[in-house]
Amino acid sequence: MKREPILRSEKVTVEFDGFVAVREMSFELADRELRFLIGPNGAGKTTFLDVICGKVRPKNGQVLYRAQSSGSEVPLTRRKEHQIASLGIARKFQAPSIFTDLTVFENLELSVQKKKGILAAMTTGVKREMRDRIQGQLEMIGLSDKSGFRAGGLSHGEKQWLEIGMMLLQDPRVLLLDEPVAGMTDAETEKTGELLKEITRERAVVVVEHDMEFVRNYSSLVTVMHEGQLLKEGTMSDIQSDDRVAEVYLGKKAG
Ligand SMILES: Nc1ncnc2c1ncn2[C@@H]1O[C@H](COP(=O)(O)OP(=O)(O)OP(=O)(O)O)[C@@H](O)[C@H]1O
Repeated sequence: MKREPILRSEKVTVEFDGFVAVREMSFELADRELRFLIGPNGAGKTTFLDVICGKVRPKNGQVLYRAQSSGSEVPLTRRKEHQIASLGIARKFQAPSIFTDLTVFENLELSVQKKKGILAAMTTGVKREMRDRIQGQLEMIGLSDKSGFRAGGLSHGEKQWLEIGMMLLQDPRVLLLDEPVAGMTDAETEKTGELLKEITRERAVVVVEHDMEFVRNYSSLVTVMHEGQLLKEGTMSDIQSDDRVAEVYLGKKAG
């Protein structure tokens, strides 16, 4: 039986002053899927994620989200960014947004408090539960040893993991990531790939990515966009053997 998608778009079109950045983009994401979204510069990938998270409003089409696996779909297209975030869709931009003067632990703590809406009046039990969750998160992002370090002193890769950890403590069902491995060392890139695999045991992730080796190593399904449109969807080997994709990337004529 086909699994119902957690998120889908129907013919989403975005125009900026008459310029069509995304054209009739239809897309389906299954729960706990790791999907890569690739395409040349200007293909519309970031704009498409912007539509999903409510940053950009489409001219036509809609985005539908199934907040609970047994529940019905809710349209996202008319909701505000913060409403979409609280429904369980988290967006991470390329530059990490962390509090550099706070420690790693304090950054994570703020994230849990934001989710729970508790700053004061925490019972000892709640505090312990929160500490345990943060410890678990620190382990997952590989920063247990750096819990007390100032976040501003972390490496680029570590900052990205910290921000991912902060997002996860908000308990989203879908994560939208913009080029998470850009600027990372090879070792950091590999660790990020493993982290994404672990995240998708519980959540769905969409990654916009230019690093083709990374996509090859960690993808199952890949969506290719070109000039605002869906060009091809399939495994990396389907994508690599597609003449139209080769033409778009390498300027090669098919045939
Ligand atoms: N706010 C905006 N106003 C006008 N044009 C925009 C705006 N945002 C994006 N565009 C244009 O829309 C097109 C798609 O941009 P987008 O950033 O979505 O592409 P992309 O596939 O993410 O590219 P890259 O891989 O380079 O980040 C580009 O031609 C871009 O210049």
